[in-house]
Amino acid sequence: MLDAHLHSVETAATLPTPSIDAPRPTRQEAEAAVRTLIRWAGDRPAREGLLDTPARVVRAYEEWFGGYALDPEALLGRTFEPAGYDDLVLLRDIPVRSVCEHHMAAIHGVAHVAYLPGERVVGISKLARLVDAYARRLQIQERLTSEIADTLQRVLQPRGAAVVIKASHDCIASRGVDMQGVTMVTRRLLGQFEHEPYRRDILAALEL
Ligand SMILES: Nc1nc2c(ncn2[C@@H]2O[C@H](COP(=O)(O)OP(=O)(O)OP(=O)(O)O)[C@@H](O)[C@H]2O)c(=O)[nH]1
Ligand SMILES: [Zn+2]
Repeated sequence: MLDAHLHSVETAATLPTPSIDAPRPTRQEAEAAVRTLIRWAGDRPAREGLLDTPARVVRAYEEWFGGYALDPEALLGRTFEPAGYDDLVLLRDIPVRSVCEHHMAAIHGVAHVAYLPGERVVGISKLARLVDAYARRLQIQERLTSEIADTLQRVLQPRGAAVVIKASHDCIASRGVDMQGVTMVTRRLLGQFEHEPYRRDILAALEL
């Protein structure tokens, strides 16, 4: 029994680093990784003020990366008849909270999401939920913008969809070039928004 125990410890210690395709780590493994990063920062995980930090960080990750557990297409599942309205629907200033995939630093800003109704419209809160479902993942702003616009266009099938994101990246503001106040603007115009007069219309509505 003792031999078997010693053997299993030895085996675990010599296991190779898990590949990126390995199953999701346990909570315990994730907390151990946070302790490693605390030591990398130069502090002691055993220090009293840091004892509960790994558990807190792992819980915070569940919020910051909650988008992986959501199905963005399903969020647009409930639709309504447009009741005779066929002009621009625009939800402005949706808060964007994301994390850049290069540095795992915060991205924060706003998204504007618009569409030109086709057969169906969607509850406006669902546009904000759609933004959040893609934002709460590791992202670059370009992909975030495209994923929101493409999903809206594919699932709701409006006559056009448009997404604009204006955001600041902490990886620029607090390290590297270390410049605050820099914002990145990305946009994706689909369907009728790609052509005049809708293109001019939506860009004016978004003050771009
Ligand atoms: N296109 C794009 N770039 C991003 C985004 N978020 C961060 N970046 C950039 O990703 C790049 C990564 O560049 P690297 O040279 O590999 O990393 P680095 O040495 O840390 O670069 P610096 O930030 O310039 O110090 C940086 O230029 C970041 O500014 C994003 O959403 N979109
Ligand atoms: Zn970054």
